[in-house]
Amino acid sequence: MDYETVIRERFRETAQNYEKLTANAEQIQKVSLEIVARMRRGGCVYFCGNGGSAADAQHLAAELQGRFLHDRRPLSSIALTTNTSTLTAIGNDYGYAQIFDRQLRGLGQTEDVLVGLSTSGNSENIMLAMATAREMGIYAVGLTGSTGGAMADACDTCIRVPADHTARIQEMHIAVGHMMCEIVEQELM
Ligand SMILES: O=C(CO)[C@@H](O)[C@H](O)[C@H](O)[C@H](O)COP(=O)(O)O
Ligand SMILES: [Zn+2]
Repeated sequence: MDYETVIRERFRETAQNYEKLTANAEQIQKVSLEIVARMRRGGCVYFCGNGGSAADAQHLAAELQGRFLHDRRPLSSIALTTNTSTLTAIGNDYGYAQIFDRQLRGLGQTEDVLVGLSTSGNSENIMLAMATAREMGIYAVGLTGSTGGAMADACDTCIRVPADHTARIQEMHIAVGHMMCEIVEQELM
């Protein structure tokens, strides 16, 4: 099999998807500025996701807590995917669906932001955390794929990236997340 053809096709698909993503520019700016406003009031940004999106959640929290492009003060951000003792205890005792929700209930404050990454938009643990965020006055941001799944109507803002395959959606989530980090860093330097 000639994989070069496949690779070229993937790049072509990716380029087309990114062209369409420009339609989300206003929404990405809106979410970034909401994060800035909440961080100025002492808010923290929580990230959560499953599988590859758990890695993305950790990646984005690290950009804020550490640095993105510039040296500046650390920004308050936590990935809810990292403490294996917490995750296994909650998962074992209460069920996998509650692993993010319960952490948010314990940690969350009104000025915070929750960013849930789900390519299907249907992961139960993300959906539960989204509902809890809204209940607690935490700004709920969903990052999902073109259909949006159940998450489309369950967030304060749902960013639906214009891709249909899990891998392509995840790649675009990181691109959107990086743009958000760039704006947040620029505003809060
Ligand atoms: O990274 C990948 C596939 O690219 C997988 O690990 C993927 O993240 C997992 O199947 C997740 O459980 C999918 O969950 P979700 O994105 O639908 O919420
Ligand atoms: Zn992946």
